[in-house]
Amino acid sequence: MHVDLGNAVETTPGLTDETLERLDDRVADAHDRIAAGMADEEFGYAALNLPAATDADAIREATDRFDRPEAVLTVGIGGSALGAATIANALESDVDAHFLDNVDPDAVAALLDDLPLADTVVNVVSKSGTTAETLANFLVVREAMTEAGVDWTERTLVTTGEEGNLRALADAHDLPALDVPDGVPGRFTALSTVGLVAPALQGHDIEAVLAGGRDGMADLSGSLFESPAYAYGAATYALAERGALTNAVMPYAESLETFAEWFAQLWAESLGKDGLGQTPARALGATDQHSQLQLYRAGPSDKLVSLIRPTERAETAIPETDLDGLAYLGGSSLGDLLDAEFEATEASLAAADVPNLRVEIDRVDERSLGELLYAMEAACVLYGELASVSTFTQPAVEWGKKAARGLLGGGDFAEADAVADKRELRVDGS
Ligand SMILES: O=P(O)(O)OC[C@H]1O[C@](O)(CO)[C@@H](O)[C@@H]1O
Repeated sequence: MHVDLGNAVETTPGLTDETLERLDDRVADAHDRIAAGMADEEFGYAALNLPAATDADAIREATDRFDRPEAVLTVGIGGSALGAATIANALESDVDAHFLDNVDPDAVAALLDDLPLADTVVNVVSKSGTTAETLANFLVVREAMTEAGVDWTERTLVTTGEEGNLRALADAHDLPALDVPDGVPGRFTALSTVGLVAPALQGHDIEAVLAGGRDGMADLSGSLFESPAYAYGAATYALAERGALTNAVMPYAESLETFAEWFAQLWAESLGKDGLGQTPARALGATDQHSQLQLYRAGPSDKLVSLIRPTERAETAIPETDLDGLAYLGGSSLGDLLDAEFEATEASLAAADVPNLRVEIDRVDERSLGELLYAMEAACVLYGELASVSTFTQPAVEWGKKAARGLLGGGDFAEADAVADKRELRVDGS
């Protein structure tokens, strides 16, 4: 993997060579802090040990109990789903991976109607074991399996914390149960049991994913000029400090679209603290050149664009054509066209003085995915150190959880009472 900062220097907002040199001194100090946290397995920093700490054999031992299924259904939300979904959705497999990470009744019903429940493994993931959406979906899935005459205890494994509802369920029904790593917030668990069970059930090489994470670990150093992860983290931080409060993450590969969704949770939930943060916008190249690019290039000078691509792609030839004005496409390939669009968009942003960062991985395979996930986690931790925010907590999400629980009679919460105080200003349609 490599990162190119060239298009963020002398832009608006922008960095200078002097900025980066001064920042490098702070990166060295931040790296020392991060390295100490990793060595002591401190809460949060322990995430950056996962490529070496995760026991792939334990994952295999739990998943090998199941014959190769037709489908894997992961029931989880946020970090308990997005890491696995990033890997599963990026790679080809003849085992379909599905993710229930929302409680939309139409979507849940449609999925359960489609799933071959007798040949589906249900992978329930929750660090806390109390997340309403995950537990509600599990109860609905279990009911559907029972009604279909499927013994759910034979088709279910769980990944959860040491205590809580899911641990109790696994104990009561002797379900295969894996541990969520201690001291790691959910959004940082992609390179652990949480992110690797579904890919393992699909037959992917989870050991290669972890090897890619270790490649990322090896690249951490005391200088942003030697570490792609720290280069990205330092540049995004410094650009935010100069007004780039939106980071539009735009992978030029359909296989990395879910990665942008995973990145959005990592960046928003880690760095959105104390009135600070950088809003992750999800985009996709080349598609969003025909939509959001107008805003990125000609809107307010308050954003940066992260352009991500694999340097190796599949090739699909574009047939020769005599269509007026389109003959230039013939004999080329879709990969060449996508790469030309990537480089054109990069230059288009630079010409408009919009800061953009290039992130390139070798190809979309297990090892490169592991390296990319790790690098962005390390970049996020570095940004949090430089911004002096509490990277590993997410207190702001608790208010809404309590309000929703109170509205459903799950307890007496002032937050639920506040819902009734909503100010009305209705404008009714015909
Ligand atoms: O794994 P759990 O405990 O169900 O939490 C799921 C997600 O919900 C959050 O706790 C936020 O509510 C995320 O940080 C986490 O990834």
